[in-house]
Amino acid sequence: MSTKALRLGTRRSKLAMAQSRQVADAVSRVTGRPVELVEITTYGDVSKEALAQIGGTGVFVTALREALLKGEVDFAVHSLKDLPTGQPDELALAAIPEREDPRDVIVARDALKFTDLPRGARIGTGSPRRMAQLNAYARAHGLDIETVAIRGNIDTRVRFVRDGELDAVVLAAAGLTRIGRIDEVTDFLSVDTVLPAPGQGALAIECTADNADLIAALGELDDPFTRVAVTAERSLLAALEAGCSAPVGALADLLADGQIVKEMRLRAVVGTTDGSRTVQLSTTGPVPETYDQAMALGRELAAEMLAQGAAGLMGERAQ
Ligand SMILES: NCc1[nH]cc(CCC(=O)O)c1CC(=O)O
Repeated sequence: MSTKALRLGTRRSKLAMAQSRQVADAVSRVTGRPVELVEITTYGDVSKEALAQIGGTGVFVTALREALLKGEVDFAVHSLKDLPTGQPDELALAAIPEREDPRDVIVARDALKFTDLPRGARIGTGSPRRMAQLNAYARAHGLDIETVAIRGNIDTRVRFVRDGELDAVVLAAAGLTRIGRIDEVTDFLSVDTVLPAPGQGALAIECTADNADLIAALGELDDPFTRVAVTAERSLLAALEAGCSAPVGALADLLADGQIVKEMRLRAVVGTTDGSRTVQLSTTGPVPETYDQAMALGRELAAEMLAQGAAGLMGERAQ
């Protein structure tokens, strides 16, 4: 195989650069080839509009994919949760490495936990999914919080708290870990309280579908269980006809008896952003043996959620 450098297309954000560097090192290790980073600006990086208003999914992804298809780069790394569910035929998800902690976390002033936030506390998040679940929890437990729509990169969002504009912000644990700021978390939210976005905490390594050698080489970094889990989560998302900015949480995990993995559980929630109405369901069964089985599990749970009125909740925006 060639010893020429592989070109990795990446966004310029601190998070994208951090995860691209980590993957670059791993790819160098398995291919024996140097990897060079090629920086690409995406519409999601320059737009000032709220992500939910831009509407179309994959705003962070399009420019990277164009660079792949034009042959300007050999592969790209995406946060899987930002990747639209319909996979284009010309592109291959060559690897989904082992997932990081999928949970959402709070960074709050004065080391506060979510449930210790004082009455009227203002919590920043741009995610309808996080708003829906935090507000639903608050309603059920008599907490008086206000979710405030914000956007910006991780550093910007944490600054809202440091500057005293907000009492707390909600972020993904995985992103904070990757940029080296996980120590600033004041509360890890249980997935019983807030289900993460489908695919949260996982990365996707993508290249063109015609590059069989590269697909095989990158495939060394694939973690089959992570792929099974996120396949079920993303199949559910697709069957709900929802995108990465929809108020949909989903998580597939393994249930083990001691060391022996017994079953896979898939949990999912859809809700109005004000938390007044949610549909939350769970299904548990044998660990899927094929990706088709994982997809079927996601589709089945989505069908049950739709039967309980999920579609009506996703269309609504509380503000
Ligand atoms: N929506 C932006 C985004 N896309 C991926 C991550 C990091 C976590 C991950 O890889 O799942 C984040 C930041 C966040 O949600 O806090």
